[in-house]
Amino acid sequence: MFEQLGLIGCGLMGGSFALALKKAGLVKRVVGYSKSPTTTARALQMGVIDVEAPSALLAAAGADIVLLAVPVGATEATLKSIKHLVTPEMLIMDVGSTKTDVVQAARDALGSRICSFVPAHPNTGKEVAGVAHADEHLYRGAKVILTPTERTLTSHLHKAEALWKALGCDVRIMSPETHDAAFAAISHLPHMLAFAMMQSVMRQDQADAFLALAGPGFRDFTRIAASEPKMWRDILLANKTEVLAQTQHFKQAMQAFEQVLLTDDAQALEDMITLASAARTQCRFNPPTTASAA
Ligand SMILES: NC(=O)c1ccc[n+]([C@@H]2O[C@H](COP(=O)([O-])OP(=O)(O)OC[C@H]3O[C@@H](n4cnc5c(N)ncnc54)[C@H](O)[C@@H]3O)[C@@H](O)[C@H]2O)c1
Ligand SMILES: O=C(O)C(=O)C[C@]1(C(=O)O)C=C[C@@H](O)C=C1
Repeated sequence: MFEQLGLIGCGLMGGSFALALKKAGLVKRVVGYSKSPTTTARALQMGVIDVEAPSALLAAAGADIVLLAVPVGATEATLKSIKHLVTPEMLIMDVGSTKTDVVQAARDALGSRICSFVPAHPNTGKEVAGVAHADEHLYRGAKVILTPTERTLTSHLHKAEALWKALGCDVRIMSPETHDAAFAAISHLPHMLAFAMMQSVMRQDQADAFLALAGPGFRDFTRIAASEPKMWRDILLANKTEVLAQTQHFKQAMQAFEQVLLTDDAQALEDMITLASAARTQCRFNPPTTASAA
């Protein structure tokens, strides 16, 4: 049980975390700061936070747990702005989608106070941003990846693990590099493909006519193209090396498909689809969230 959560970034992920903690009876009070005052006002009105703070520093003041839920590019500046208040007793986590850059930002910003920091990435979310979409059930059943730094206190790592488990999450621990390599393949490249897919249609003269005919396949494939631009700008830049490695794998796969079409090789085409179809059929996913199912 925590006394006070200092929430920095009261959007979809931060707001959902505060609601989930409250629902589970794991926190007494939430003090929130977001860049835009309209966000904190809305968060207060929704009962996501109990008190609005005028700065990140004042959101962290007096907290025994602090959550950063801001775009990953804002991590270093945010940690620097709260550094003076960080004590060894305070548990600090983030929810950023990339981890190597976040860990480096924490080293640069916190110095020896990094012992309080447990980098975290809950693998759940929605294509819609903002506190209005916060959902107390968002984290239930989600995989949460923790990438402790070399100086993270073991007691904090255990506390973080217990907390995410209490929210119904399946916790995994790995290095930031292993995390970023995997997420480039299963999250970051898929988002870039969805953005590129939309662009490739939009560039055509008949784009509107084509899109007017779109059905469930196109809807499912491109749902994530509606995601928040600044968040994804930061993710793709932060994990550029691994994302570019994945684009090479993807290009090879596309070239193989182009080749069998060019040569009318029906058997090879069927074999390639069979492999992909079988692999996708074996994947096990959590049920979609409300917005994602729309
Ligand atoms: N959306 C997802 O599906 C998802 C899933 C997992 C992790 N994440 C990660 O969670 C983090 C937050 O994403 P989100 O979906 O909640 O976005 P969001 O846009 O809903 O919320 C982000 C909030 O942070 C605020 N903010 C931005 N810069 C700030 C700063 N410098 N200081 C204080 N507040 C600032 C914004 O005003 C906004 O309220 C990102 O790092 C993202 O990579 C997102
Ligand atoms: O459901 C969505 O809309 C998401 O994109 C969620 C999603 C993903 O699966 O890639 C997006 C970013 C994350 O860091 C974690 C989860």
